[in-house]
Amino acid sequence: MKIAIIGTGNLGSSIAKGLIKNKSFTSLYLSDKNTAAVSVFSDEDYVTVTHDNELAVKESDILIFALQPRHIDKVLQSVSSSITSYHVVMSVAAGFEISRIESILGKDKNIIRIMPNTAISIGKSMTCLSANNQGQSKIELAKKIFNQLGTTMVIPEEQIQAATVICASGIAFWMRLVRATTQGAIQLGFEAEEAHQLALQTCYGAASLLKESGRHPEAEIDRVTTPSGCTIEGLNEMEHQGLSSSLIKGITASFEKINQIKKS
Ligand SMILES: NC(=O)C1=CN([C@@H]2O[C@H](COP(=O)(O)OP(=O)(O)OC[C@H]3O[C@@H](n4cnc5c(N)ncnc54)[C@H](OP(=O)(O)O)[C@@H]3O)[C@@H](O)[C@H]2O)C=CC1
Ligand SMILES: O=C(O)[C@@H]1CCC=N1
Repeated sequence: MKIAIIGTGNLGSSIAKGLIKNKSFTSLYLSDKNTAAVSVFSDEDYVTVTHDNELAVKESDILIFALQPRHIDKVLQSVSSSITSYHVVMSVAAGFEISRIESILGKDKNIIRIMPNTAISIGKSMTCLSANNQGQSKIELAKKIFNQLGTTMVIPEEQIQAATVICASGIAFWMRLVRATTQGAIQLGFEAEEAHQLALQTCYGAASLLKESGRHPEAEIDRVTTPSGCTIEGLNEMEHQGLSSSLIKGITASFEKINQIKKS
């Protein structure tokens, strides 16, 4: 597994962290205009930090392009002559379709859109994958890589935009809910640090309960809501104020925005 990450900003450096933690490569090239976020990894075994995208491509088999949508065209064009049909080309760019990558590199290249989230740095990503025709035979390899860094789901490309909102942006949505809970706890008299710890462990417990029990959220909610108790009082007030509705509206606004990025 000779892997290169081209673009080592927020997401690229998170993928690098996860891979290095897991030691799941034979060599890892980390290439960026500005390598500040990954210079700390330059002393790691088999890791090369470079400004030379072309070198990273030539020395690797699996190429992960973690660039912003406005940069990826130019970078793909600049290295296209070095990309062969042996490479597996992966892109995380939101809204940047496989057909656009094929138009630069050719349909004969193995191309996989991957949509992880920043929890990949700690091996807890939800990563969605979708390959072009040529890349179908490489999807198991991609699953193998990203299953070590969390969980994977192979989906049709038409659903990648929705998966971006739910899983990649979703990390930010959940973080905001944790922050709001923390603010509530401070209002009830806890110190900020205590409030954060209470909110975080409760959120972790809720996610773990659902994951481990396999039960529906409402089934778990029923176990908490004592009749005439404080939980149902709080939940009902939250719904009167539009909690579920605002989450759904936020998700659909995010989806509309990603579809605009796709067209630009
Ligand atoms: N952040 C996230 O949680 C997620 C992001 N994504 C997608 O991942 C992509 C990257 O996002 P993110 O990591 O947040 O963005 P960042 O801007 O943090 O990272 C992109 C990196 O690419 C570098 N870069 C720009 N031009 C070049 C070049 N010519 N050669 C090499 N490197 C270059 C940038 O350098 P410089 O800053 O100097 O321009 C920057 O370090 C986006 O397409 C986004 O849609 C998808 C899922 C989640
Ligand atoms: O906000 C964005 O556009 C990117 C895609 C998902 C997470 N970050």
